[in-house]
Amino acid sequence: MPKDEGKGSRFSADGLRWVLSYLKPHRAVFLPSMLALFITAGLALAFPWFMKELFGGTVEKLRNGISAEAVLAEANRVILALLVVLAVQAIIGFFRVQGFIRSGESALNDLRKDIFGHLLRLPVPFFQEHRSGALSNRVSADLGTVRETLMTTLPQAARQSVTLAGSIVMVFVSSWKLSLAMIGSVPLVVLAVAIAGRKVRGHSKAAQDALAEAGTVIEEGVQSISDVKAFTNEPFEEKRYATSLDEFYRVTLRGALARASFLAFVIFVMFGTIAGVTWLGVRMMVDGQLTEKQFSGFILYSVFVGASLGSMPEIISQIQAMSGATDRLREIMGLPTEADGGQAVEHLGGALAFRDVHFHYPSRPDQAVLAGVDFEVAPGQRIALVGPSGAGKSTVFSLILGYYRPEQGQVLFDGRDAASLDLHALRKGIAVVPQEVMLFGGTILENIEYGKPGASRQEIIEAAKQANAHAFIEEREQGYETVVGPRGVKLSGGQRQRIAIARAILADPRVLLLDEATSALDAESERLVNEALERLMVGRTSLVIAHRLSTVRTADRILVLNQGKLVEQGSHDELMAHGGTYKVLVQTQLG
Ligand SMILES: Nc1ncnc2c1ncn2[C@@H]1O[C@H](COP(=O)(O)OP(=O)(O)OP(=O)(O)O)[C@@H](O)[C@H]1O
Repeated sequence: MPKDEGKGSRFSADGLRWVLSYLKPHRAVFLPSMLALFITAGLALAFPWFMKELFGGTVEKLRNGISAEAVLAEANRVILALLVVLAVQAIIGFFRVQGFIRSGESALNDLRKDIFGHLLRLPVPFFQEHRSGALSNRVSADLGTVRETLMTTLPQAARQSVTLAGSIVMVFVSSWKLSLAMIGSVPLVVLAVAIAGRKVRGHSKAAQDALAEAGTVIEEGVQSISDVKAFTNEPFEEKRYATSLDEFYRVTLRGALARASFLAFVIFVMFGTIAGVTWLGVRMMVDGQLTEKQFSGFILYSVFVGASLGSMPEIISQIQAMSGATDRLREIMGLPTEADGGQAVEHLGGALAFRDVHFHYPSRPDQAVLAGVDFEVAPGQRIALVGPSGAGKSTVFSLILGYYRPEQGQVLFDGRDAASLDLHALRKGIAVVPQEVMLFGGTILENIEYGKPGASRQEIIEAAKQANAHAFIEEREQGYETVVGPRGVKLSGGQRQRIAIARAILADPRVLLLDEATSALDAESERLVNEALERLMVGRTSLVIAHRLSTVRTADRILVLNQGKLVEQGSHDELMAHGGTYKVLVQTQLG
């Protein structure tokens, strides 16, 4: 992920523009809300004006000998007018808040969808380079920062700017002499904001990174909870979490020092200045250069100026935090997605071939995982792939699925180079039944439907019957509506496999990739799974990473991989007679 600490302000502006571009489709709601915001901010300035009239005006009138009744009647009129202004402000504010939430959250949802959509389309190697927990935490945290800025900070910034500008004008109107004295201190504060804001930004970004790291520990721990428990490694995980929290705390404290000293400085300078200027005002009043009304107006508006300026560091640091977040999100959005748009594939015929395929994983350039693999599979053939652990069997699957491209040689479908074919359409013609079946947290019905989104209930039930899954599903109280629990934990391994087979039956692929489970099922479960697999394989080209002798025996041909090379191929009997790697495998591994 990006490590662009301290990018210049050009990037902040770009990031802001990028986020704002998502508001464009919602401008019919957003722009009126923005207008309402400026109006309410302007109206808020009326409050000190009324207060000045009430306090200063009353004192002045009494001093000038106007009768108590007349003063009271005037005060009543002022208060009534104030109430009218407040009511208008409240009504506009009501619609403004709703409009902001509607347009802002819609824009954010568009942004979230775009990012997730883009993430889903990134090539597989990207996900190998980034731990999934860190990645999703990072993206959520960044989206959170963008949300906070868009929904809270930006409106606040607009409001405070109006307040600041209006209050400064009113302060000058009240007494320009006193104002000049106060303004003398402002450049100092602005300079401090600019310098310290940079520091605060760096710290908050580092803190976000550290917290995301800690989040990853939770996610990994929860994800592999059964391993954690089996190894009684709770204390280890706790320690891992505590260590990353300590790091977060350390980074936060460094940031806290910067932020706290900054805030303390601003408070002292701002309010210290007001105290000094008040002292000056008192003297001017005593000298008759200033009326009570002018002085109370000046004080009230000065408090507004101080409060607005005081809120600026928060606003600036939040906008800077967003700038970091948008930089990272835009970096993800800028990554190229998997190549698509190749030649259309109407139907796969089912013929498959590897021609002199060489491959290594991007993360390990020195290790050749496949070194010149050549084989051909005719449509409908059943091929068993065997070989010692690490021989490259799963890698063959990954190349067929187009997760990676061979660095030399070709993967061919019906004689056409996979690199020139439309990846999406190609994958639609292939189904995978993996060793460890991952189900989603929804219902059984939804999990089977995953093989063919939009399939009818009848089709789904038919597929489940074929997959020998119907009976056990019907036994459940909620039948097809049974919720399978996170990752399908409420089903047994064999049941999960049969759901995966039902999915594949529904997908109706030409090419099947099966990774046979290594873990033993009980005899009955295994019979049901095998029977379902048999049905699934009929009429389709199947490649099976085989771990059982029974599977290997029924294959049309066996491919023996060893250290990335195809060392033998033939039928079980031929290979046994040959007496090479296969024979050793049969004797040692295939059960
Ligand atoms: N994503 C990856 N990045 C780097 N190296 C990898 C990656 N996946 C696999 N490898 C390496 O490539 C080699 C072949 O792995 P592969 O998973 O294809 O073997 P396999 O025959 O399927 O093994 P097994 O039967 O144990 O699953 C191994 O040495 C493995 O360490």
